[in-house]
Amino acid sequence: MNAAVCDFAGRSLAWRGLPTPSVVRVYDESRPLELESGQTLAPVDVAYHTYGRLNPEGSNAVLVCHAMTGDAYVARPDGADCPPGWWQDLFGPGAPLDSRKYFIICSNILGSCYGTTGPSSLHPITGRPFGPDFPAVGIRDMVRVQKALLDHLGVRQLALAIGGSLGGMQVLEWALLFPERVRAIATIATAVRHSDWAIGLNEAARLAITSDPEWLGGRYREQPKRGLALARMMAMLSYRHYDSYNQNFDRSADAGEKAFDDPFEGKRRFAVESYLRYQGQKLVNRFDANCYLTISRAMDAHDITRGRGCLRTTLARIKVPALSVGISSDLLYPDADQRNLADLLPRGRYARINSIHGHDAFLIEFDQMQNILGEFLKELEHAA
Ligand SMILES: CC(=O)SCCNC(=O)CCNC(=O)[C@H](O)C(C)(C)COP(=O)(O)OP(=O)(O)OC[C@H]1O[C@@H](n2cnc3c(N)ncnc32)[C@H](O)[C@@H]1OP(=O)(O)O
Ligand SMILES: N[C@@H](CCO)C(=O)O
Repeated sequence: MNAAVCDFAGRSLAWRGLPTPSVVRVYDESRPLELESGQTLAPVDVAYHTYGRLNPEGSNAVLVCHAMTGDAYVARPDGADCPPGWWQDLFGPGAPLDSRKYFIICSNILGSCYGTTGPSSLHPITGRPFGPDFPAVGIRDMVRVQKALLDHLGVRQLALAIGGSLGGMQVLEWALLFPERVRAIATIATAVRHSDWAIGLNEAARLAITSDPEWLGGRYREQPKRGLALARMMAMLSYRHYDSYNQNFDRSADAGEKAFDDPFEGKRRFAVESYLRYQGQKLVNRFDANCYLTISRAMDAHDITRGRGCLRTTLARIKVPALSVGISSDLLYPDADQRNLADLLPRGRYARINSIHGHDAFLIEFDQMQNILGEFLKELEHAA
């Protein structure tokens, strides 16, 4: 069954020059999604894109899980005239994500605004966006929705589930919730449990949004642009590093050179001020504020040990080959945590991306990502 992509998703994807993804209804009123919170949600639609072909055994699938503000376009759809996907450089013949070999699936997460049901979707009864009435969702709920999509697509088992940041949180939950459905996992710059540092940053971002007079308790018609922009500006500081900022900006440059719709008043004196305001405005144009609140809360509640015992016991349950990649300059999900994760996983191995770009390096350092993932996939193939 194909459902329409909600208005916000349609506008935002079109603004970025992206086509409308496929959408499937995986839960409906007769069979609602039972959320971890105890609430139910229906209908639930999933926006997704696939690359390559599923083999007759249904076993050559790779699930790519996206980060906080990502979407289903991990790469440009074949033959489409649109901007590259967010992991475009990992795609192609001979690259780690080779669609001649694998059936690659990427879906927009529950609670987001790129076609999957979330706060900007229309409430089935009121016909208006859910807004603040959208229920709290967790990473496990996101994964259950992805599993329903895989069932719909006929995927029996994943050759690999992979993701960075929030994507990595989903991957860990995949290995724990549906161990029989995953043959290997790869996580990059992620967390087994959201740290107090990360929760603190998210809380400051949420308060920036909800303190904006244009937020209107979440029932805005136009985005609370200053609040959302400010949230992104703060997040962008945590996604990069002291060195990347200091190397990137020329203090003598005319900071106002780039023309854009600045959500804030006042003169911009330094290039970095202009850059951050621009990044804020870019997010206002493409991401819904209520979705930001919903997803950041889901990340804060993330804890793979919840209901499962201590961390060592929980990770010991993941028996499949597992790659854990750290980023040398990651301030948000530190490199040491990724090494620790690999040490605690029975078949874990660790690799490092050396970069000055901080947490976002998993969206930037494609040569290193290619090498690390290529090697892991080769090992998996030899072991098969
Ligand atoms: C807009 C999109 O399509 S994002 C795609 C969907 N999003 C995702 O998948 C989430 C993951 N992606 C991301 O978080 C980001 O896109 C990243 C990390 C991959 C890269 O971020 P980017 O913003 O593209 O890169 P970067 O930090 O180098 O900033 C470059 C932008 O800042 C602008 N910029 C640079 N310096 C300045 C300045 N002093 N003043 C104003 N603008 C500036 C550049 O002109 C460029 O603008 P553009 O995006 O319109 O081309
Ligand atoms: N830059 C990423 C978040 C970092 O994981 C995003 O906007 O999705």
